[in-house]
Amino acid sequence: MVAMEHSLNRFAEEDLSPYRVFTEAEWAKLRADTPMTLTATEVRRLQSLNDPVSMGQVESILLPLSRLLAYYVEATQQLHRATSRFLGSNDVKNPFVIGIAGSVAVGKSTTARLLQALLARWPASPKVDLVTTDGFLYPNAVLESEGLMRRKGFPESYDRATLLKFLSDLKAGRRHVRAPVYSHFYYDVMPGQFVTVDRPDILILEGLNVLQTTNLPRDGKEVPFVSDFFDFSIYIDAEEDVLHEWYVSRFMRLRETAFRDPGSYFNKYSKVGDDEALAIAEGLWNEINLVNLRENILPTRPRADLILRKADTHAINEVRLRKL
Ligand SMILES: Nc1ncnc2c1ncn2[C@@H]1O[C@H](COP(=O)(O)OP(=O)(O)O)[C@@H](O)[C@H]1O
Ligand SMILES: CC(C)(COP(=O)(O)O)[C@@H](O)C(=O)NCCC(=O)O
Repeated sequence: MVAMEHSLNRFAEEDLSPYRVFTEAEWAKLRADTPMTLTATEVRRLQSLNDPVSMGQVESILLPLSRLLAYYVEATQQLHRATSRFLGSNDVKNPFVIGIAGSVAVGKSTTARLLQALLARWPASPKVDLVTTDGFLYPNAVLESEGLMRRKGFPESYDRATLLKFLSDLKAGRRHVRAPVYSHFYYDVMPGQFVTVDRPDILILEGLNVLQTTNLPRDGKEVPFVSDFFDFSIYIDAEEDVLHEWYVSRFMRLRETAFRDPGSYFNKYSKVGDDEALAIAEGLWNEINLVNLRENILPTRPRADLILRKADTHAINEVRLRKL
């Protein structure tokens, strides 16, 4: 009986998992003949503060991913052509949308920028745009009046209607679709500033909550989820204690750099002592970002098509690809 349960457990783990699991070395082999199109200087320029990436990682993780995405884009375009033929309608250019989710400080921005650069260098030179969801946060004035300043990054701190309108306009092939812009320097949405997205071949949408489907007010209406607009989704993953350490060390490094500027929202934190700054960073992590990770972000991981798992060195050492 025990033996049967044991073999059932193994069956459940290996065969019922919706993911194929690859080590870095196994995944690296799937690069095939995909050429490396980024230089070491470009890779350095695209990485965020406190998120180092080696050329080796770009080659072993992102180039196979770029190859996989090339197949997916082609297959998705064929599917759209099939629908247009069925409907007898003209083929509208339909951007391929990639969502990138994961905790604060996991390094979504670095991966998103590197992927953007690699995809844009495919032989067909597709137009690849990148938008972050922080632009769709409510401005601080609204968050303050709603008592949401310590909930920044939680689902309720975003103007979801505007984000959905942006995605729906983009997918409908509209031209010059605008997304608002957030500034980490001012810790607020920038009034009157936008990025314009003009019929890209591929759009990468990066943000904490892009895979979220629960706790959203739908008021009985058939409101879509953000992820309904995705053709492919990626979750960047790391252990809680590792994320904690990355968040706090980034905060302490920002004190030496960006926070020094008197115009910065966080300038006050560059003037306090190390111990006080550390306590502030710990508070922001424990009371805001960790709670959001546990309640809203991590529960969306099983919805991703691909999970990139990072070790404490920041290197991705495991890749999970959805098979179902
Ligand atoms: N207070 C800050 N000041 C300046 N830049 C910041 C600040 N907080 C985060 N950033 C930068 O903003 C980007 C997004 O950070 P974050 O939302 O934590 O996501 P991730 O680390 O997964 O990219 C990163 O490039 C990060 O270095
Ligand atoms: C701006 C963010 C909510 C991230 O937004 P995203 O682009 O992922 O939608 C986050 O980086 C942040 O600033 N969180 C607030 C708590 C803190 O200061 O760490």
